Order: sequence, then structure tokens, then C-alpha cells
Amino acid sequence: MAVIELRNVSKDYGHFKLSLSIEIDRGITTVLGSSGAGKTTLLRIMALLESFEGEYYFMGEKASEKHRKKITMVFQQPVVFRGTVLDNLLYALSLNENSSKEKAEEILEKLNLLEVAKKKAKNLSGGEKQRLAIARALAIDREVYLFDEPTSNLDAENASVVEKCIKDLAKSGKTIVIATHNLFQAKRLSDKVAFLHNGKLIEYGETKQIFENPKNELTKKFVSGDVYY
Ligand SMILES: Nc1ncnc2c1ncn2[C@@H]1O[C@H](COP(=O)(O)OP(=O)(O)OP(=O)(O)O)[C@@H](O)[C@H]1O
Repeated sequence: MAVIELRNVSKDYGHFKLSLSIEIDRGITTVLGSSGAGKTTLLRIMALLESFEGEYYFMGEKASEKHRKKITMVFQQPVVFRGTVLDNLLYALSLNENSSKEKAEEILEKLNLLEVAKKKAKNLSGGEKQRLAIARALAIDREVYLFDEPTSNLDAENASVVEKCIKDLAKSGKTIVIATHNLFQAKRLSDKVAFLHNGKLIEYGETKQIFENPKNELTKKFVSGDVYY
């Protein structure tokens, strides 16, 4: 059974319409597509943060408010809470009634944030805020993790730190969906790739197939790095 199943789901903004069906399994799925393809809109629908037409099933049940607690989304523009970096983590852990300082520090260390643990979160750099948002998501412990461009503000070293955390999450049996236009990241991380263009799901398959044997001309151009409009 798919973890997330969207059947004929659509979101119409007037100038743009997302319209697709897709099944997401455990492991890492990457939603690839150029700017404006609808990746964030799709993730927001999966996170139950957006109204939509069509049917959404979460582990076989019609998705509703109660499933929101099974999902967390890390936004492209990271949001940080008041207080220190450590406070941000302790708050996230408290949602699972597990706000131990040791656990918070373990997660901060994983994301290369231990040395800024006592800093005010609002004073962090963009890349540090992005890693803090990811650290908080890890602390919350959900079934499904939705990451919107999780490494867009990061240098190579920290991007690799984040990718390792995402892989570890997948190994622990979680379901992860990443929106990105980074082909290399998609190749490195994903079990499956969904290629979106103009709000439509152009192609969806195993990563190897999408990169080595794409069936659609647009997918072929995108994965070969050709720019198109
Ligand atoms: N709340 C909204 N109201 C109106 N239009 C919206 C809204 N959110 C998104 N859109 C439009 O939907 C389209 C898809 O946007 P979306 O952010 O989903 O794309 P994306 O693939 O994530 O792009 P990027 O890679 O640039 O983040 C865009 O044309 C955008 O302007």
C-alpha cells in the first residue's frame, strides 16, 4: 500500500494549474522540475497545508486533519522559533514528550550545529537556519518528511551532511519526498523520481530509468541538463 496516494488531485491558481495522480512509497522520492513547475504546491498538498480538488489517501485512509500529525514539511525559506538554537530543538522534541538535552544535542551535532547551540536562532546565517529547520523536523519524528529544496542555501560540506541525514531517515523506514531542481542530488539520493512540468506529472519511475532511459522528450532534455521554457 502506498504511503501517500493522490488521485486526480488538482490545484487551480488561475494562471497555473497543478493536476496529477501519484503514489508515494517508503524511501526517497524526488520531485524534479524547473522553477514554477509546481513542486512546492505538490508538497504543500501532501502536507495537508493546501486545499485541493480530488482524492488523497494516507496509508489507505482518506486523508484528514488527523494525518497532519504524521507529516512534517521543511520549507524552502526556513522558519525559526524564538530563543536559542537549543530551545528550538527542545520545543520540537517536547512535541513527542521527549525533550532531553542529550537528544537535542545529538541531533544538533548530526547537523553540524552544536557549536551554535546557544546562539539566538534568529541570528543564524541562512544555511544554519536551513539546517536548524531540518534538525527540528528530525526531532519531531514523523512518518513522512517533505523537504523543499533542503540544500539550496548550503555549501557542499553541509549539503552532504543534510543528505546523510535524509538517507539515514530513509534507512529507518520513513517516507521522504524532496522537491529540487538539483539533478545531481536527485541522482544521489532518490529511489524514485517524479518529473513535473507546468503542473503535470510528465514521468515517474525508478531513478535509474529516469536518468538513463527517460521515455518522455521533456524528461530527456531536463535530465541531460538542457534548459527549456
Ligand atoms: N498561493 C499562491 N497563489 C497564487 N499562485 C501561486 C501560489 N502558490 C504558488 N503559485 C503559483 O503556482 C505556480 C507553481 O509554483 P510552485 O511554487 O509550486 O513551483 P515550484 O516548482 O516549487 O517553483 P520553485 O522551484 O521556483 O520553487 C507558480 O506559477 C506560482 O506563481
